[in-house]
Amino acid sequence: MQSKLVCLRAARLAARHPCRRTFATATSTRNDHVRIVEVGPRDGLQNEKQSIPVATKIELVDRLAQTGLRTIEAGSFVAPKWVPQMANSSEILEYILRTTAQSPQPITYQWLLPNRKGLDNFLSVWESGSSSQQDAASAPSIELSIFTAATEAFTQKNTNCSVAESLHRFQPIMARAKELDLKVRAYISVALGCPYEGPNVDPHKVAELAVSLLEMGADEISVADTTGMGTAPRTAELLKTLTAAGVENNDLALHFHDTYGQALVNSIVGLEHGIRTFDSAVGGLGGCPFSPGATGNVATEDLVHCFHSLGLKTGVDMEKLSEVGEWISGELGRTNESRAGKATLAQIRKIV
Ligand SMILES: CC(C)(COP(=O)([O-])OP(=O)([O-])OC[C@H]1O[C@@H](n2cnc3c(N)ncnc32)[C@H](O)[C@@H]1OP(=O)([O-])[O-])[C@@H](O)C(=O)NCCC(=O)NCCSC(=O)C[C@@](C)(O)CC(=O)[O-]
Repeated sequence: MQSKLVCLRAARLAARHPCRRTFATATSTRNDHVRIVEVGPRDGLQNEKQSIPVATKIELVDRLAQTGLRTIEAGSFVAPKWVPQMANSSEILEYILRTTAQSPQPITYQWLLPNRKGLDNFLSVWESGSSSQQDAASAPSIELSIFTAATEAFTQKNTNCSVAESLHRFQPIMARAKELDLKVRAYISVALGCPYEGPNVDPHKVAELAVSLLEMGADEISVADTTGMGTAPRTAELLKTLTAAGVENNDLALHFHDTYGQALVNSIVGLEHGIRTFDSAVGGLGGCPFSPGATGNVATEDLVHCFHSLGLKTGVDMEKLSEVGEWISGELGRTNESRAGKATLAQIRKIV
């Protein structure tokens, strides 16, 4: 009954948006190319307890921009009393807007926001920064990220509202983004396990939400295993359910946390299903403040190493990336969680 409903909505979606843009079509139409969305500066840092100087955050973004990464989620416009670490995201956006891109490749910077207030705060910086730019051609590409979740309990903890209310809050964001021609990605958290409702999150619920978000105009859905509870069979089942609901692989990104050490295995399941966009954080930084016990995102270095070993292209320079992972781990006084990053550096240092 539920899957019938989802299929019906997918048919409506296809009819309504025959030419809808996707992120993936621009960058990863070739089957041997994988697009990495680096979420370290946002997802990676938001849970750090000590206050991180804005200069360090900016340096992280700048260093990542030198590695060949093309998409970086650089901060969020959420309530500072909920996530104090992200309170200076506007300064990072200001910096990005006033600095002519020095990176070897064009970079897209994404900004997470939950509601109208977040949008207004973002726009006040973006509009003044964009208008002062002399050369529109060299202006950085900017995109927005919105977020909801597959369970009511997590949505309440994360955004103090129901799932339905979270979608309602996105409407003005979506409308304004369309006027401004800004792309919007939408996260669905706890898609493979919820800290409050357990591991058996209904994949049909995730598919139904994905369809609703695409119908609202989202350009990409990032399906997030916030707790790292996802397993290979349940990842495969979720992806099949999304496909059956009419959600195309080009509409999807996968966002794995590595709490149970399953993130790479689940990424391979995603690859085999045909997904070509994956989120990760350098050095395995991260954790959601509203998912107790969840550890970091899958390390970008581990994902890149794995994809390269399979003959896939990411455009990322593994050595440069590994240096960034080691540097930021040192700055934060944490262990570098990337095994491939540490091994790469050990090799370089042996040779030099
Ligand atoms: C959604 C709210 C704002 C509701 O929070 P609320 O307290 O219900 O909101 P409110 O409307 O009652 O407002 C309370 C105060 O917050 C202010 N406020 C309200 N909105 C904003 C805003 N955007 N920016 C700045 N300030 C804001 C508002 O102005 C007011 O200020 P006061 O009058 O008390 O001085 C809050 O719950 C919130 O900010 N939650 C964000 C939580 C968050 O950032 N979680 C982590 C990101 S999601 C994630 O990590 C998962 C993901 C994406 O990585 C994927 C995955 O792995 O699952």
